[in-house]
Amino acid sequence: MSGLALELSGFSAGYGRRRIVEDATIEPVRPGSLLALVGPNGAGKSTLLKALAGLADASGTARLGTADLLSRAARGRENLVGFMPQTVPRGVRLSVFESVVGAVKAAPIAREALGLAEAEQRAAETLEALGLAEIAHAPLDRLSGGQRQMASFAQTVVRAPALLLLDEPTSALDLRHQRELMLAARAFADAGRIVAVVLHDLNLALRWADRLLVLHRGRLRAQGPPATVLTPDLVAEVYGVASRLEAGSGGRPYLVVD
Ligand SMILES: Nc1ncnc2c1ncn2[C@@H]1O[C@H](COP(=O)(O)OP(=O)(O)OP(=O)(O)O)[C@@H](O)[C@H]1O
Repeated sequence: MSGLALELSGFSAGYGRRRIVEDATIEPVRPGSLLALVGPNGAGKSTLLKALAGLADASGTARLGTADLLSRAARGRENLVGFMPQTVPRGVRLSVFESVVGAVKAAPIAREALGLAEAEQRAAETLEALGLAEIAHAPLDRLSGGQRQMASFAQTVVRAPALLLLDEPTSALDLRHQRELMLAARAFADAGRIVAVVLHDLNLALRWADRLLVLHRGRLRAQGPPATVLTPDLVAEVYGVASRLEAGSGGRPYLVVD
């Protein structure tokens, strides 16, 4: 599925009566985009993603193409939206492969259209593409934190949602796996989908994102191209940290904190 732009206007999100994200309006995000959400701890980044996935309360407008996301319950969004949570649940007695097959089969559209052999093939291809073939038959509960995070990414991406929501997907990953995950996210976007990813590493955002949203105390403080938005002044205001930008390869700046 492709060709679906994401639009948020007057979008608020929270838990019951407690509003965390207030009145966010973003420039429409075109298919093919990788959008990074950054901001300090507690700014509301996870809440915004969860609300898009139907896992937190929301008001205002959130559209993906012609679909009004907020009029659908979480299960009704499953064919459109895939959400990778910040923490990977423990106690799942499945192998990596079984969990990825399960993720394919659990999608409402797949239940009707996909046979087991096809689901298994799709799972195997995804694990291979992510460099996870070696751990495919390992039990999830015996993986390292980083391996579980990669497995969680595989479970989310295998369903090929039009909007992929990733909440700090690189937090437990080593340098190589960070790069592999971001490459996969970039390729996923380049295939005509939208990826929205929460990142704490501002240099990953500068390196990989087309667009940046900066959340601060529940408000959208800035949005636009990462290199334009992430000025030392903004970083000082939002994070309270002095920094400077240096010229990196390919004309991309990177941020240095002394
Ligand atoms: N289930 C919940 N019920 C009530 N309040 C919650 C819930 N989850 C989070 N919050 C509150 O929402 C606020 C924002 O949290 P959120 O996890 O969205 O921030 P974040 O920007 O993703 O932070 P971090 O970078 O630390 O992960 C916090 O004050 C938090 O206590």
